Amino acid sequence: MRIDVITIFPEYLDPLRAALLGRAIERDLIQLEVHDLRNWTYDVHRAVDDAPYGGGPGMVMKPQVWGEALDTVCGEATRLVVPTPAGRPFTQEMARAYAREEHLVFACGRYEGIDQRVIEDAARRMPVDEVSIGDYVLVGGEAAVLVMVEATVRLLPGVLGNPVSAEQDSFSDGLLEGPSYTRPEIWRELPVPEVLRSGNHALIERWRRDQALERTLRRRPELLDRLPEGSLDERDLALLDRVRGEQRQAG
Ligand SMILES: C[S@@+](CC[C@H](N)C(=O)[O-])C[C@H]1O[C@@H](n2cnc3c(N)ncnc32)[C@H](O)[C@@H]1O
Repeated sequence: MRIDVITIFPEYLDPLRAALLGRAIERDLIQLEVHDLRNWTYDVHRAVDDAPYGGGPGMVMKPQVWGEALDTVCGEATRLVVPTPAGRPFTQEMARAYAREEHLVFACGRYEGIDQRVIEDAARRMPVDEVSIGDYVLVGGEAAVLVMVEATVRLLPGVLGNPVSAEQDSFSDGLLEGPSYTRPEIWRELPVPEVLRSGNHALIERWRRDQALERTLRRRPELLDRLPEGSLDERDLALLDRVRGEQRQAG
């Protein structure tokens, strides 16, 4: 997979070259290039922004500069991703879909964002996603790109040492993952749950499923409503009823 990022702060993307992602680059599992948007400016001030039409605070990123940058960087197989708080929420499902793409280009906005015509124009030639990483406002798109690239690249074949761990992560089966423990058996008077030391794999699997269901119901109940029909068996439903009962009692 090839990933290009266009930004006015290329150094902000340096963490993409560290740890797991850095190793993926070294092993040629991904080709990453970070571009300075100012390379496509043509005035002495290398300006990338201008005052907004209609008035109001802040500045808007200029369409000419972005247009030329995207004309240069995007190709036949590009999906363009534009981070914005006004976008579709980024999910694990989108990370999985991005991991199947051949070429992702990320366009990092700053100030009040990018002139909307840049997105409209690009959408004439390629798929374009305006994507939010959460209901809060960042200063620029770079941190959002770090999040999306990391979530995507770890799903590429060969990137994770143990690919099974990604299959069991939160959201993979629509639920949050339950708690994890390691040695020692007792730490600060807190024991590891007995069942995990039992060696009984069927019991352990059932316990993990129960923990995932209970955690999801308590922390992110809306995820349960989105599960495909038939995902919950009778035992699952009984457990959820019990937890709901406890929640009612606790007020
Ligand atoms: C200050 S924000 C612009 C906010 C914009 N005026 C609005 O209210 O929708 C500047 C840039 O940060 C990035 N950004 C901010 N919050 C984000 C979020 N939640 N998800 C993705 N990108 C975000 C986008 O690239 C955006 O263009």
